[in-house]
Amino acid sequence: MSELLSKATELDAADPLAALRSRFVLDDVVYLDGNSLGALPAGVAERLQDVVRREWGELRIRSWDESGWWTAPERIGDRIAPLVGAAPGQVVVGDSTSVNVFKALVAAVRIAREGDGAVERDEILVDATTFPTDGYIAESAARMTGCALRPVRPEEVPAALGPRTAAVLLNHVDYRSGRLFDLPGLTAAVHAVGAVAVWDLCHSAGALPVELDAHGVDLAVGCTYKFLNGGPGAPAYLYVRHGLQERFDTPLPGWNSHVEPFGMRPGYTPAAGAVRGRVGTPEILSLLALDAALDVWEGVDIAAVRRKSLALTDFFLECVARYVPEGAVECVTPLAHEERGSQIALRHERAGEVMRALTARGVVGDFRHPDVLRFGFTPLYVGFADTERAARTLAETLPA
Ligand SMILES: Cc1ncc(COP(=O)(O)O)c(C=O)c1O
Ligand SMILES: Nc1c(O)cccc1C(=O)C[C@H](N)C(=O)O
Repeated sequence: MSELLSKATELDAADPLAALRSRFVLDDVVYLDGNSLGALPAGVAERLQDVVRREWGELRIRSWDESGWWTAPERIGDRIAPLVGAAPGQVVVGDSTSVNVFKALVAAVRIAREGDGAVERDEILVDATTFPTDGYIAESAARMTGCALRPVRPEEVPAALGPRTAAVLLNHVDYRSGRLFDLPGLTAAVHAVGAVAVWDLCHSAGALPVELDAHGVDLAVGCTYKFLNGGPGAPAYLYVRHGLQERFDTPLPGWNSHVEPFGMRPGYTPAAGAVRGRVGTPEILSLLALDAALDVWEGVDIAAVRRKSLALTDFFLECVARYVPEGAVECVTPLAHEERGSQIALRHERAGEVMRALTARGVVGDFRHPDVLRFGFTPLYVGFADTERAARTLAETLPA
């Protein structure tokens, strides 16, 4: 047995989270794409069977009340809340991340302008390297609110902030490089100029502590199909901190966020609390699949998840350094722990081809245009032997 393989075996034996893997449906593939689509938690299929056959099939319309369908967006939001460091009543689940970015960003501009009417706030800052949907939505939100959109790199945000800044949309972890940004520091800088911060947590929630309440984050959004394992197309979530909920003026005031949805009133009066972030009828099937998926977090400490995530990514880098010839790939993920999310991104000019070959050999990561090999590490089900195998297979797969 190679030295790294025996090290992996020791690390797996000492891993306090190792048993969590049995909470998922997995095979012998090394699955390093949980930062795109999380694996299937074991209880989801059975729960969905029951939802479809009994709640829908037998109870039909009664399930809106009797099965708790109507309040599921807030109830499941409260299950996500502890994973992102939020007290209850601030997270609601529904719609896609893109739609929630739109709600949050337009509402952020409205809040910022209402705060100090004397100041003309007409600029939105957006992460220039963001996942494209956030940039597209920000461009439209800027046009709709009469703001200019200014794309800046996250590290340039403090210098770019000023009295005209209304809102800032940032990613906690960059989807391509896996770089973790300073959420507390950047949020404080945004607040110092009286602007509102919106964070996209897609690549951090479920992989590392987020602590939204502790850091005074205003608004946040995230998907649930990556590290939260909610399944393909699972609904996203929106966090609005308690102190801003009264002022959260949604640009999508659908009937589900009305104070009295079944009053069928012609005029809109928003409900209080997180419900204000809802729009239309909840996506019950995918919402309840997510509900079942969240059972895997029972008794799991997010700080332990972070410790394992860093240990896995450190070990992967160690194995890559040992197995892959020097200079064959370039790591674009920061080495410093405080700047690293839960993925390693390696640059290679034929990355697309390499990832196809790796996948064919049972190591699944993904390729991001134009030259990035992405390896996502989900601590709940990825182990150290998987990690060693991934690096060894990569070395065997790379073109000479
Ligand atoms: C940072 C980030 N934001 C948003 C999205 C996607 O948004 P949506 O859930 O609307 O597809 C992704 C990935 O798909 C992402 O990585
Ligand atoms: N949301 C996705 C989808 O519907 C299909 C394929 C991939 C995705 C993704 O999540 C991509 C992902 N956000 C990324 O970081 O690249």
